[in-house]
Amino acid sequence: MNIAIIAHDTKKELMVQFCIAYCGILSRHNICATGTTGKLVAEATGLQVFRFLSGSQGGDQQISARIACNEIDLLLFFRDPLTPKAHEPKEADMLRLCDVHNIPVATNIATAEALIHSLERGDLDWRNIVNPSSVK
Ligand SMILES: O=C(CO)COP(=O)(O)O
Repeated sequence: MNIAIIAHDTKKELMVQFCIAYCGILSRHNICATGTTGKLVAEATGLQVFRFLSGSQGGDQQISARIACNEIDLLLFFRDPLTPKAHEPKEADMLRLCDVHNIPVATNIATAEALIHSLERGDLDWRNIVNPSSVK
């Protein structure tokens, strides 16, 4: 599966801890991320992470483009709802595209926990049919 991870600044440490906890599962998939999130996760876990640009430089949009092509099978986007972001409309568009393509998405750690276990159980294997490039 192709998994995209993004975290707002105040949620980056949480994302790092999540990825450390589920490193074993994540290592069996293709991971991509926005620049800073990807750097922190790769350093902390040793996971291979394909890094797009930093979110503020267009990394969100690069991931959105892959979502629009139905090439992302799971999006983990730890959002901070309390701090307004300049590129917030772009983020709303990313979530819209997930709905267009029925891409499972977690915007907080509680949902991410549920989805990572779903992934491990094989509940998301149907994505291999709609996105043949998802097989690692
Ligand atoms: O800006 C982001 C989410 O909108 C995240 O980007 P970085 O991972 O590069 O900080």
